[in-house]
Amino acid sequence: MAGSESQKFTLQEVLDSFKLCLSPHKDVYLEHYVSGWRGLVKFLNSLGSIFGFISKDAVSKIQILVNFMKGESGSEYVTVQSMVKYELNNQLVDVDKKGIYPESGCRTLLRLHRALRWLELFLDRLRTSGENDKTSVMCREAYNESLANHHPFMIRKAAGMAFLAIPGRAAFFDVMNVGPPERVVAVLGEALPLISEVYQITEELYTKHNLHDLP
Ligand SMILES: CCCCCCCC/C=C\CCCCCCCC(=O)N[C@@H](COP(=O)(O)O)[C@H](O)/C=C/CCCCCCCCCCCCC
Repeated sequence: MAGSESQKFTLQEVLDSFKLCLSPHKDVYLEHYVSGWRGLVKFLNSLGSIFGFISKDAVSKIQILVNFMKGESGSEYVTVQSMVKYELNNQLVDVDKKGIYPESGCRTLLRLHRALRWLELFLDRLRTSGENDKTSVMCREAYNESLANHHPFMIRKAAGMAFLAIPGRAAFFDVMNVGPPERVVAVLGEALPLISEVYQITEELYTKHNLHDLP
C-alpha cells in the first residue's frame, strides 16, 4: 500500500520541484529539474501502457542525467549552467554535429528542454480550457507547435495515436490529485510561470552557446 501510494502523482509535487529549480542567481538546479520530470513521468504512467514508449524515453534521459550527477564529475552537474560550462570546456559536446557524444548532458537535457516547451503550451491550454474542450486536441496542438518540429515521421505518428488515448478533461483533472477543477486551474496558474521561467533561462543559455542543434 505504502509503495503504491508513493507512486501516486500529485500536481503539487511537480509544482514543488519546479519551485526549487531556480537558485537566487537564476541557475537551474539539475536535481530539481530531474525530480520535476520524474513526477511528470509518474503521471504519464498512470494514464496507461499506450504511453509506455514516451515514458521510457523520458526515463532513459532522466537516468543519463542522474548518472552524471552521481558520477565522478558530479560536482560539475549541479546546475544546468555548470553542466554546460563543464561539458563545453572539456569538449564533451557534439558542437560540430559529429555524434561522438550521443549521450552528453547537454544533448540529453536539450530533449527534455524541448519537451518542457510542449508541457508549457499544453498546461496553458488546460488552464484556460472549458469543460467541453478535448485534452487530446490541446495536447496535439501543443505538440505540433513544439516537439513535433524535432521528431521524425514515425514518432509523430506514434505520438498522434497515443494522444487519442488521453482521458477527457474531467478524468485528467482527477488524476492530478489536487482537488476540484477550480483548484486544478489555480495550481496550474501557479505552476506555469515557474515552468516558463525555467524554460526561458535554459533557452537563453542554449542560444548563447549555440546548442540548439545538438545531434
Ligand atoms: C502536470 C500534469 C499534466 C501534464 C502531464 C504530462 C505528463 C508528461 C510526462 C512526460 C512527457 C514525456 C516527455 C517526452 C520527452 C521526449 C524527448 C524526445 O523528444 N525524445 C525523442 C528524441 O530523442 P533522441 O532520439 O534524440 O534521443 C525520442 O525520439 C522520442 C521518443 C518518444 C516519443 C515522444 C513523444 C512526446 C509527446 C509529448 C508527450 C505526450 C504526453 C501526453 C500525456 C498527456
